Amino acid sequence: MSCPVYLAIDMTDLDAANALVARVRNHVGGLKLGLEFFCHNGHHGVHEMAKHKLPIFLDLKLHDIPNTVAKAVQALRPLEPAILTVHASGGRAMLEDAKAAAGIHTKVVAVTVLTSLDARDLAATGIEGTPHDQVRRLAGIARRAGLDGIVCSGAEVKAAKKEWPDGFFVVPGVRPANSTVGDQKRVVTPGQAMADGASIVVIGRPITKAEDPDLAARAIEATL
Ligand SMILES: O=c1ccn([C@@H]2O[C@H](COP(=O)(O)O)[C@@H](O)[C@H]2O)c(=O)[nH]1
Repeated sequence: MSCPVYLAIDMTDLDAANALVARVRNHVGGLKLGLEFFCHNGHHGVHEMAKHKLPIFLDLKLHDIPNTVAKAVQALRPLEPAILTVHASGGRAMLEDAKAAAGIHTKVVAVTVLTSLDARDLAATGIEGTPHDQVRRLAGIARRAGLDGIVCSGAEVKAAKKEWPDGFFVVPGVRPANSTVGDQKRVVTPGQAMADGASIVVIGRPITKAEDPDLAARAIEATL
């Protein structure tokens, strides 16, 4: 089985990203390119990263009216990402149109509640209840819209998997024991996330900011 760790390439410098991936590529299973990388490097950057021959996860978290999101997904089709994210809170029609616009080899997954948010943050936006409740609600919308799965934290993945056994579950906000949490709030270890049903885990800074990224990636892989 391939390694379930997708490395979050959160940087703008393409040379630095290439050098990093060259060091860790044997100990990660895919590359996650997010807004920082994509806004700076665009389609060219994605093509460069694809040369490492690892699956590409485009984490653009699209969120707009259905027509706009569908057109954006169409514009991304030539990149043939293995995984693409949209925000579940965009609603069912937006999710359906995003899925319909994507290529058949692209898994479209819906971000539920960002791992940087807790119950207080949700309450401040008018959402009562726990992140767990909100993840369940949004996972149901994503499932009914025909998406492939969701992005949630490791704290919710077990329950989500129980309700959606063949769903694809992306878990970021993952931290090896004793590592810096930073801006993440709903955090579990990579091993716990996988044991609870994650399909893949997304890991950035614990590898990219490590003194020896290769060693850090190997150490994480050894816990899975
Ligand atoms: O809820 C979410 C959705 C996406 N992310 C992304 O994952 C990585 C996490 O990076 P770390 O450095 O391991 O914290 C980052 O690219 C986020 O945009 C997330 O953290 N939470």
